[in-house]
Amino acid sequence: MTHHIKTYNQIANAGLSLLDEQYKVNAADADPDAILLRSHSLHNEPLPSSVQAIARAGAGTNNIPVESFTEQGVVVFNTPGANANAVKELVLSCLIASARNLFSAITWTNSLKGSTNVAQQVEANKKAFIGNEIRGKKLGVIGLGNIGSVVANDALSLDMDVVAYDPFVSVDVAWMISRNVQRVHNLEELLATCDYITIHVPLSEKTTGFIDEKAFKAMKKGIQFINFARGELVDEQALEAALKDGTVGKYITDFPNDRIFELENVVAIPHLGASTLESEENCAVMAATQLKNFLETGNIRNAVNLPNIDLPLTSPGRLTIMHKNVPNMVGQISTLLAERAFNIADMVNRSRGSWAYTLIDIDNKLTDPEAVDILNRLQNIEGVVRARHIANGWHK
Ligand SMILES: NC(=O)C1=CN([C@@H]2O[C@H](COP(=O)(O)OP(=O)(O)OC[C@H]3O[C@@H](n4cnc5c(N)ncnc54)[C@H](O)[C@@H]3O)[C@@H](O)[C@H]2O)C=CC1
Ligand SMILES: O=C(O)C(=O)COP(=O)(O)O
Repeated sequence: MTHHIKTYNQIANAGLSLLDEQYKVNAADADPDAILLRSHSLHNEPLPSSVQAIARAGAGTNNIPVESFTEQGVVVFNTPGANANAVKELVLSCLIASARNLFSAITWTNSLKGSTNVAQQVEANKKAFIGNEIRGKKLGVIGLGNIGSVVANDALSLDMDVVAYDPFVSVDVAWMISRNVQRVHNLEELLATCDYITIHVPLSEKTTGFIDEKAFKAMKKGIQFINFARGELVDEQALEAALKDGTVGKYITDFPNDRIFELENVVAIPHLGASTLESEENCAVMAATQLKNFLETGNIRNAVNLPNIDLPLTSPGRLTIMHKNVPNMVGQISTLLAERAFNIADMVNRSRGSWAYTLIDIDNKLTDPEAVDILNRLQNIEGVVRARHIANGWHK
Protein backbone atom coordinates (compact mmCIF):
# COMPACT_ATOMS: atom_id res chain seq x y z
CA MET A 1 0.00 0.00 0.00
CA THR A 2 1.30 3.45 -0.91
CA HIS A 3 0.91 6.31 1.59
CA HIS A 4 0.82 9.84 0.25
CA ILE A 5 2.48 12.58 2.28
CA LYS A 6 2.22 16.29 1.65
CA THR A 7 4.97 18.46 3.09
CA TYR A 8 5.27 22.17 3.82
CA ASN A 9 8.43 24.07 4.78
CA GLN A 10 11.95 22.72 4.60
CA ILE A 11 11.96 19.24 6.11
CA ALA A 12 15.41 17.72 6.64
CA ASN A 13 16.36 14.87 4.33
CA ALA A 14 17.23 12.66 7.28
CA GLY A 15 13.48 12.52 7.98
CA LEU A 16 12.22 12.44 4.39
CA SER A 17 14.57 9.57 3.56
CA LEU A 18 12.76 7.40 6.14
CA LEU A 19 9.70 7.55 3.90
CA ASP A 20 10.71 4.53 1.81
CA GLU A 21 9.14 2.80 -1.20
CA GLN A 22 5.76 2.56 0.55
CA TYR A 23 5.54 6.39 0.45
CA LYS A 24 5.07 9.09 -2.14
CA VAL A 25 5.88 12.63 -1.08
CA ASN A 26 4.07 15.58 -2.70
CA ALA A 27 2.60 13.55 -5.58
CA ALA A 28 0.52 16.08 -7.52
CA ASP A 29 -2.22 13.65 -8.51
CA ALA A 30 -3.00 12.06 -5.13
CA ASP A 31 -4.98 12.97 -2.03
CA PRO A 32 -2.59 13.11 0.96
CA ASP A 33 -2.95 10.59 3.82
CA ALA A 34 -0.83 12.80 6.03
CA ILE A 35 0.87 16.17 6.25
CA LEU A 36 4.42 16.80 7.48
CA LEU A 37 5.20 20.43 8.24
CA ARG A 38 6.95 22.99 10.43
CA SER A 39 5.58 26.51 10.92
CA HIS A 40 3.25 26.66 7.89
CA SER A 41 -0.18 27.70 9.11
CA LEU A 42 -3.12 25.40 8.42
CA HIS A 43 -5.61 27.88 9.89
CA ASN A 44 -7.96 29.05 7.15
CA GLU A 45 -6.90 26.27 4.78
CA PRO A 46 -9.32 23.54 3.76
CA LEU A 47 -8.19 20.13 4.95
CA PRO A 48 -8.65 17.27 2.46
CA SER A 49 -10.82 14.56 4.05
CA SER A 50 -8.15 12.01 3.08
CA VAL A 51 -5.77 13.42 5.74
CA GLN A 52 -5.57 11.13 8.78
CA ALA A 53 -2.56 12.64 10.51
CA ILE A 54 -0.44 15.76 10.71
CA ALA A 55 3.10 15.75 12.06
CA ARG A 56 4.64 19.02 13.20
CA ALA A 57 8.42 18.69 12.99
CA GLY A 58 8.87 20.96 15.99
CA ALA A 59 7.23 21.83 19.28
CA GLY A 60 4.55 24.48 18.82
CA THR A 61 1.27 23.34 17.25
CA ASN A 62 -0.44 26.74 17.32
CA ASN A 63 -0.20 26.78 13.50
CA ILE A 64 -2.67 23.87 13.42
CA PRO A 65 -6.35 24.11 14.40
CA VAL A 66 -6.00 21.03 16.58
CA GLU A 67 -9.52 21.05 18.02
CA SER A 68 -11.39 21.25 14.75
CA PHE A 69 -9.04 18.75 13.07
CA THR A 70 -9.63 16.33 15.95
CA GLU A 71 -13.36 16.57 15.25
CA GLN A 72 -12.47 15.56 11.68
CA GLY A 73 -10.61 12.47 12.88
CA VAL A 74 -7.08 13.76 12.43
CA VAL A 75 -4.24 12.81 14.79
CA VAL A 76 -1.81 15.70 15.35
CA PHE A 77 1.77 14.90 16.35
CA ASN A 78 4.67 17.09 17.43
CA THR A 79 8.27 16.28 18.37
CA PRO A 80 8.72 17.19 22.03
CA GLY A 81 12.29 17.98 23.00
CA ALA A 82 13.73 17.47 19.51
CA ASN A 83 14.72 21.12 19.13
CA ALA A 84 15.11 22.03 22.81
CA ASN A 85 18.90 22.14 22.77
CA ALA A 86 18.95 24.45 19.73
CA VAL A 87 16.60 26.90 21.42
CA LYS A 88 18.48 26.70 24.72
CA GLU A 89 21.81 27.53 23.09
CA LEU A 90 20.35 30.57 21.35
CA VAL A 91 18.59 31.78 24.50
CA LEU A 92 21.82 31.55 26.51
CA SER A 93 23.79 33.30 23.77
CA CYS A 94 21.20 36.10 23.66
CA LEU A 95 21.34 36.39 27.43
CA ILE A 96 25.07 37.01 27.34
CA ALA A 97 24.96 39.10 24.16
CA SER A 98 22.26 41.27 25.68
CA ALA A 99 24.09 41.72 29.01
CA ARG A 100 27.21 42.85 27.12
CA ASN A 101 25.32 45.16 24.73
CA LEU A 102 26.72 43.14 21.84
CA PHE A 103 23.80 43.76 19.50
CA SER A 104 24.11 47.55 19.58
CA ALA A 105 27.90 47.42 19.82
CA ILE A 106 28.21 45.38 16.62
CA THR A 107 25.71 47.61 14.84
CA TRP A 108 27.80 50.64 15.82
CA THR A 109 31.07 49.00 14.75
CA ASN A 110 29.54 48.13 11.37
CA SER A 111 28.58 51.78 10.96
CA LEU A 112 32.29 52.63 10.90
CA LYS A 113 32.74 50.86 7.58
CA GLY A 114 34.30 53.24 5.09
CA SER A 115 35.58 55.66 7.76
CA THR A 116 39.22 56.13 8.82
CA ASN A 117 40.92 55.62 12.17
CA VAL A 118 38.64 52.72 13.03
CA ALA A 119 40.99 51.40 15.73
CA GLN A 120 41.13 54.81 17.48
CA GLN A 121 37.36 55.33 17.18
CA VAL A 122 36.77 51.91 18.72
CA GLU A 123 38.96 52.66 21.73
CA ALA A 124 37.48 56.12 22.18
CA ASN A 125 33.87 54.98 22.07
CA LYS A 126 33.78 51.54 23.62
CA LYS A 127 32.75 53.01 26.98
CA ALA A 128 29.29 53.53 25.48
CA PHE A 129 28.81 49.76 25.46
CA ILE A 130 29.91 48.77 28.96
CA GLY A 131 27.87 45.75 29.91
CA ASN A 132 27.14 43.52 32.86
CA GLU A 133 28.16 40.02 33.76
CA ILE A 134 25.36 37.52 34.17
CA ARG A 135 27.07 35.78 37.07
CA GLY A 136 25.05 36.42 40.21
CA LYS A 137 22.12 37.94 38.31
CA LYS A 138 18.66 36.49 38.60
CA LEU A 139 17.02 34.72 35.66
CA GLY A 140 13.31 33.97 35.66
CA VAL A 141 12.15 31.08 33.50
CA ILE A 142 8.45 30.99 32.70
CA GLY A 143 7.45 27.50 31.51
CA LEU A 144 9.60 24.56 32.62
CA GLY A 145 9.05 22.16 29.74
CA ASN A 146 11.61 20.68 27.38
CA ILE A 147 13.21 24.06 26.67
CA GLY A 148 12.67 25.97 29.92
CA SER A 149 14.10 23.12 32.00
CA VAL A 150 17.41 22.98 30.11
CA VAL A 151 17.70 26.78 30.01
CA ALA A 152 17.20 26.82 33.80
CA ASN A 153 19.77 24.08 34.47
CA ASP A 154 22.41 25.57 32.21
CA ALA A 155 21.90 29.12 33.50
CA LEU A 156 22.81 27.73 36.93
CA SER A 157 26.10 26.49 35.55
CA LEU A 158 26.75 30.08 34.35
CA ASP A 159 26.44 31.03 38.04
CA MET A 160 23.08 32.74 37.69
CA ASP A 161 20.36 32.52 40.32
CA VAL A 162 17.42 30.85 38.66
CA VAL A 163 13.75 30.99 39.58
CA ALA A 164 11.06 29.26 37.59
CA TYR A 165 7.30 29.34 37.27
CA ASP A 166 5.25 26.50 35.80
CA PRO A 167 2.09 25.39 37.60
CA PHE A 168 1.74 22.38 35.27
CA VAL A 169 5.30 21.06 35.26
CA SER A 170 5.43 17.40 34.20
CA VAL A 171 6.84 14.70 36.45
CA ASP A 172 9.42 13.72 33.82
CA VAL A 173 10.74 17.26 33.62
CA ALA A 174 10.62 17.73 37.39
CA TRP A 175 13.10 14.84 37.71
CA MET A 176 15.56 16.57 35.40
CA ILE A 177 15.55 19.98 37.03
CA SER A 178 18.35 20.87 39.41
CA ARG A 179 17.18 21.37 42.98
CA ASN A 180 18.98 24.71 42.84
CA VAL A 181 16.34 26.05 40.50
CA GLN A 182 13.97 27.82 42.83
CA ARG A 183 10.33 27.21 41.96
CA VAL A 184 7.83 29.99 42.60
CA HIS A 185 4.10 29.39 42.71
CA ASN A 186 3.21 32.93 41.92
CA LEU A 187 4.22 34.59 38.66
CA GLU A 188 4.43 38.02 40.26
CA GLU A 189 7.15 36.81 42.60
CA LEU A 190 9.26 35.93 39.58
CA LEU A 191 8.45 39.14 37.72
CA ALA A 192 9.31 41.36 40.68
CA THR A 193 12.73 39.94 41.46
CA CYS A 194 14.40 38.99 38.16
CA ASP A 195 16.97 40.86 36.09
CA TYR A 196 16.33 38.65 33.06
CA ILE A 197 13.19 36.77 32.09
CA THR A 198 12.81 34.11 29.42
CA ILE A 199 9.44 32.65 28.46
CA HIS A 200 8.91 29.08 27.20
CA VAL A 201 5.17 28.35 27.27
CA PRO A 202 3.02 27.23 24.33
CA LEU A 203 0.71 29.71 22.66
CA SER A 204 -2.94 28.87 23.19
CA GLU A 205 -6.18 30.72 23.80
CA LYS A 206 -5.27 30.70 27.49
CA THR A 207 -1.76 32.09 27.06
CA THR A 208 -2.42 34.74 24.39
CA GLY A 209 -1.40 38.08 25.91
CA PHE A 210 -0.04 36.24 28.98
CA ILE A 211 2.52 39.00 29.58
CA ASP A 212 0.15 41.94 29.82
CA GLU A 213 0.16 45.40 31.36
CA LYS A 214 -0.20 43.97 34.87
CA ALA A 215 2.76 41.66 34.31
CA PHE A 216 4.97 44.46 33.00
CA LYS A 217 3.96 46.63 35.95
CA ALA A 218 5.17 43.90 38.31
CA MET A 219 8.64 43.76 36.69
CA LYS A 220 11.84 45.31 37.96
CA LYS A 221 12.92 48.43 36.08
CA GLY A 222 15.25 47.75 33.16
CA ILE A 223 14.52 44.06 32.83
CA GLN A 224 15.81 42.18 29.77
CA PHE A 225 13.02 40.01 28.39
CA ILE A 226 13.71 37.13 26.04
CA ASN A 227 10.93 35.57 23.97
CA PHE A 228 11.73 32.48 21.96
CA ALA A 229 8.25 31.02 22.51
CA ARG A 230 5.70 33.01 20.46
CA GLY A 231 5.12 36.72 19.84
CA GLU A 232 1.43 36.61 20.76
CA LEU A 233 2.26 35.60 24.33
CA VAL A 234 3.11 39.25 24.90
CA ASP A 235 0.54 42.03 24.70
CA GLU A 236 2.15 44.39 22.19
CA GLN A 237 0.55 47.58 23.46
CA ALA A 238 1.70 46.85 26.99
CA LEU A 239 5.16 45.94 25.71
CA GLU A 240 5.42 49.20 23.80
CA ALA A 241 4.55 51.16 26.95
CA ALA A 242 7.00 49.13 29.05
CA LEU A 243 9.81 49.74 26.54
CA LYS A 244 9.02 53.46 26.46
CA ASP A 245 8.97 53.91 30.24
CA GLY A 246 12.15 51.84 30.68
CA THR A 247 10.54 48.91 32.52
CA VAL A 248 11.84 46.70 29.74
CA GLY A 249 15.44 47.61 29.00
CA LYS A 250 15.62 45.20 26.12
CA TYR A 251 13.14 42.87 24.40
CA ILE A 252 14.77 40.07 22.46
CA THR A 253 12.31 38.26 20.27
CA ASP A 254 12.40 35.45 17.73
CA PHE A 255 9.09 36.73 16.34
CA PRO A 256 9.45 40.22 14.89
CA ASN A 257 6.52 41.85 13.14
CA ASP A 258 5.89 45.24 11.55
CA ARG A 259 5.01 46.90 14.85
CA ILE A 260 7.59 45.38 17.19
CA PHE A 261 10.40 45.79 14.73
CA GLU A 262 10.07 49.58 14.77
CA LEU A 263 10.40 49.90 18.56
CA GLU A 264 13.56 51.04 20.36
CA ASN A 265 15.48 48.46 22.38
CA VAL A 266 14.01 45.53 20.50
CA VAL A 267 16.39 42.90 19.20
CA ALA A 268 14.67 41.01 16.40
CA ILE A 269 15.78 37.55 15.36
CA PRO A 270 14.19 35.87 12.30
CA HIS A 271 12.64 32.84 14.07
CA LEU A 272 15.95 30.97 14.31
CA GLY A 273 15.41 29.18 17.62
CA ALA A 274 15.19 25.72 16.08
CA SER A 275 17.27 26.44 12.99
CA THR A 276 20.31 24.24 13.45
CA LEU A 277 21.16 21.28 11.25
CA GLU A 278 21.02 19.02 14.30
CA SER A 279 17.64 20.23 15.47
CA GLU A 280 16.09 20.16 12.00
CA GLU A 281 17.27 16.57 11.58
CA ASN A 282 16.05 15.52 15.04
CA CYS A 283 12.63 17.02 14.41
CA ALA A 284 12.27 15.59 10.89
CA VAL A 285 13.38 12.10 11.94
CA MET A 286 11.07 12.06 14.95
CA ALA A 287 8.10 13.41 12.98
CA ALA A 288 8.58 11.01 10.06
CA THR A 289 9.06 8.04 12.41
CA GLN A 290 5.89 8.84 14.34
CA LEU A 291 3.92 9.34 11.14
CA LYS A 292 5.14 6.05 9.62
CA ASN A 293 4.37 4.16 12.80
CA PHE A 294 0.86 5.58 12.82
CA LEU A 295 0.12 4.98 9.13
CA GLU A 296 1.54 1.43 9.14
CA THR A 297 0.30 0.18 12.52
CA GLY A 298 -2.14 2.73 13.95
CA ASN A 299 0.08 3.12 17.01
CA ILE A 300 0.45 6.62 18.44
CA ARG A 301 3.44 8.31 20.04
CA ASN A 302 3.57 12.02 20.85
CA ALA A 303 0.21 13.12 19.55
CA VAL A 304 -1.09 16.33 21.10
CA ASN A 305 -4.73 15.26 20.86
CA LEU A 306 -4.71 11.50 21.59
CA PRO A 307 -2.99 9.21 24.11
CA ASN A 308 0.12 7.16 23.39
CA ILE A 309 -0.72 3.64 22.33
CA ASP A 310 1.70 0.87 21.39
CA LEU A 311 0.32 -2.55 20.48
CA PRO A 312 2.56 -4.71 18.27
CA LEU A 313 0.71 -5.65 15.08
CA THR A 314 0.83 -9.44 14.83
CA SER A 315 -2.71 -10.40 13.78
CA PRO A 316 -3.93 -10.47 10.13
CA GLY A 317 -5.69 -7.16 10.49
CA ARG A 318 -6.31 -4.21 12.74
CA LEU A 319 -9.17 -1.77 13.11
CA THR A 320 -8.35 1.66 14.51
CA ILE A 321 -11.18 3.79 15.79
CA MET A 322 -10.92 7.42 16.90
CA HIS A 323 -13.94 8.47 18.90
CA LYS A 324 -15.37 10.65 21.60
CA ASN A 325 -14.65 9.55 25.14
CA VAL A 326 -18.22 8.55 26.03
CA PRO A 327 -19.73 5.52 27.79
CA ASN A 328 -20.51 2.28 25.95
CA MET A 329 -18.32 3.03 22.92
CA VAL A 330 -16.32 -0.19 23.29
CA GLY A 331 -19.59 -2.09 23.85
CA GLN A 332 -21.08 -0.77 20.61
CA ILE A 333 -17.90 -1.50 18.65
CA SER A 334 -17.57 -5.08 19.89
CA THR A 335 -21.27 -5.76 19.26
CA LEU A 336 -20.80 -4.71 15.63
CA LEU A 337 -17.78 -6.98 15.24
CA ALA A 338 -19.61 -9.91 16.84
CA GLU A 339 -22.51 -9.42 14.40
CA ARG A 340 -20.06 -9.87 11.49
CA ALA A 341 -18.47 -12.87 13.27
CA PHE A 342 -15.07 -11.16 13.59
CA ASN A 343 -12.94 -12.61 16.31
CA ILE A 344 -11.08 -10.09 18.49
CA ALA A 345 -7.48 -11.19 19.10
CA ASP A 346 -6.42 -8.14 21.08
CA MET A 347 -7.80 -4.77 21.97
CA VAL A 348 -6.65 -1.52 23.60
CA ASN A 349 -8.77 1.49 24.46
CA ARG A 350 -7.25 4.68 25.82
CA SER A 351 -8.63 8.13 26.41
CA ARG A 352 -7.25 11.62 26.71
CA GLY A 353 -9.65 14.32 27.80
CA SER A 354 -12.78 14.17 25.69
CA TRP A 355 -11.25 11.90 23.01
CA ALA A 356 -10.38 8.23 22.90
CA TYR A 357 -8.75 5.74 20.57
CA THR A 358 -9.40 2.04 20.25
CA LEU A 359 -7.22 -0.53 18.49
CA ILE A 360 -8.76 -3.89 17.74
CA ASP A 361 -6.74 -6.74 16.30
CA ILE A 362 -8.86 -9.29 14.49
CA ASP A 363 -8.11 -12.86 13.45
CA ASN A 364 -9.93 -12.31 10.16
CA LYS A 365 -8.26 -11.41 6.88
CA LEU A 366 -10.76 -8.99 5.38
CA THR A 367 -11.55 -8.67 1.68
CA ASP A 368 -11.83 -5.10 0.41
CA PRO A 369 -15.67 -5.12 0.43
CA GLU A 370 -15.69 -6.59 3.96
CA ALA A 371 -13.34 -3.86 5.13
CA VAL A 372 -15.45 -1.11 3.53
CA ASP A 373 -18.60 -2.55 5.09
CA ILE A 374 -17.24 -2.74 8.65
CA LEU A 375 -15.64 0.71 8.43
CA ASN A 376 -18.96 2.21 7.29
CA ARG A 377 -20.73 0.56 10.19
CA LEU A 378 -18.13 1.73 12.70
CA GLN A 379 -18.22 5.28 11.36
CA ASN A 380 -21.99 5.29 11.73
CA ILE A 381 -21.67 4.94 15.51
CA GLU A 382 -22.37 8.34 17.01
CA GLY A 383 -19.13 9.85 18.32
CA VAL A 384 -16.80 7.92 15.98
CA VAL A 385 -14.83 10.40 13.87
CA ARG A 386 -12.61 7.99 11.95
CA ALA A 387 -12.17 4.26 11.51
CA ARG A 388 -9.38 2.56 9.56
CA HIS A 389 -8.55 -1.00 8.58
CA ILE A 390 -4.88 -1.93 8.40
CA ALA A 391 -4.13 -5.22 6.66
CA ASN A 392 -1.00 -6.80 8.07
CA GLY A 393 1.14 -7.45 5.00
CA TRP A 394 3.60 -9.51 7.06
CA HIS A 395 1.03 -11.95 8.39
CA LYS A 396 1.30 -15.47 6.95
N1 LIG B 1 11.74 29.87 18.52
C1 LIG B 1 11.67 28.63 18.10
O1 LIG B 1 12.19 28.29 17.03
C2 LIG B 1 10.97 27.61 18.92
C3 LIG B 1 9.90 27.99 19.71
N2 LIG B 1 9.28 27.06 20.48
C4 LIG B 1 8.15 27.52 21.31
O2 LIG B 1 8.45 27.22 22.67
C5 LIG B 1 7.31 26.62 23.27
C6 LIG B 1 7.76 25.70 24.40
O3 LIG B 1 8.48 24.61 23.85
P1 LIG B 1 8.82 23.33 24.73
O4 LIG B 1 9.54 23.70 25.97
O5 LIG B 1 9.46 22.35 23.81
O6 LIG B 1 7.36 22.86 25.10
P2 LIG B 1 6.90 21.94 26.33
O7 LIG B 1 5.51 21.51 26.01
O8 LIG B 1 7.92 20.90 26.60
O9 LIG B 1 6.87 22.93 27.57
C7 LIG B 1 5.94 23.92 27.76
C8 LIG B 1 5.82 24.17 29.27
O10 LIG B 1 5.01 25.32 29.47
C9 LIG B 1 4.24 25.07 30.63
N3 LIG B 1 3.09 25.96 30.68
C10 LIG B 1 1.93 25.88 29.99
N4 LIG B 1 1.12 26.89 30.32
C11 LIG B 1 1.78 27.62 31.26
C12 LIG B 1 1.47 28.78 32.00
N5 LIG B 1 0.29 29.39 31.85
N6 LIG B 1 2.37 29.26 32.89
C13 LIG B 1 3.58 28.66 33.05
N7 LIG B 1 3.92 27.54 32.37
C14 LIG B 1 3.05 27.03 31.48
C15 LIG B 1 3.86 23.60 30.53
O11 LIG B 1 3.49 23.08 31.79
C16 LIG B 1 5.15 23.00 30.01
O12 LIG B 1 5.97 22.57 31.08
C17 LIG B 1 6.61 25.89 22.11
O13 LIG B 1 5.25 25.69 22.38
C18 LIG B 1 6.85 26.84 20.96
O14 LIG B 1 5.81 27.79 20.89
C19 LIG B 1 9.67 25.75 20.54
C20 LIG B 1 10.72 25.33 19.76
C21 LIG B 1 11.43 26.22 18.84
O1 LIG C 1 9.23 24.09 17.11
C1 LIG C 1 8.72 25.21 17.18
O2 LIG C 1 7.72 25.48 17.89
C2 LIG C 1 9.29 26.31 16.39
O3 LIG C 1 8.89 27.45 16.55
C3 LIG C 1 10.29 26.00 15.36
O4 LIG C 1 9.77 26.48 14.14
P1 LIG C 1 10.41 26.05 12.75
O5 LIG C 1 10.23 24.56 12.63
O6 LIG C 1 11.86 26.44 12.79
O7 LIG C 1 9.64 26.81 11.72
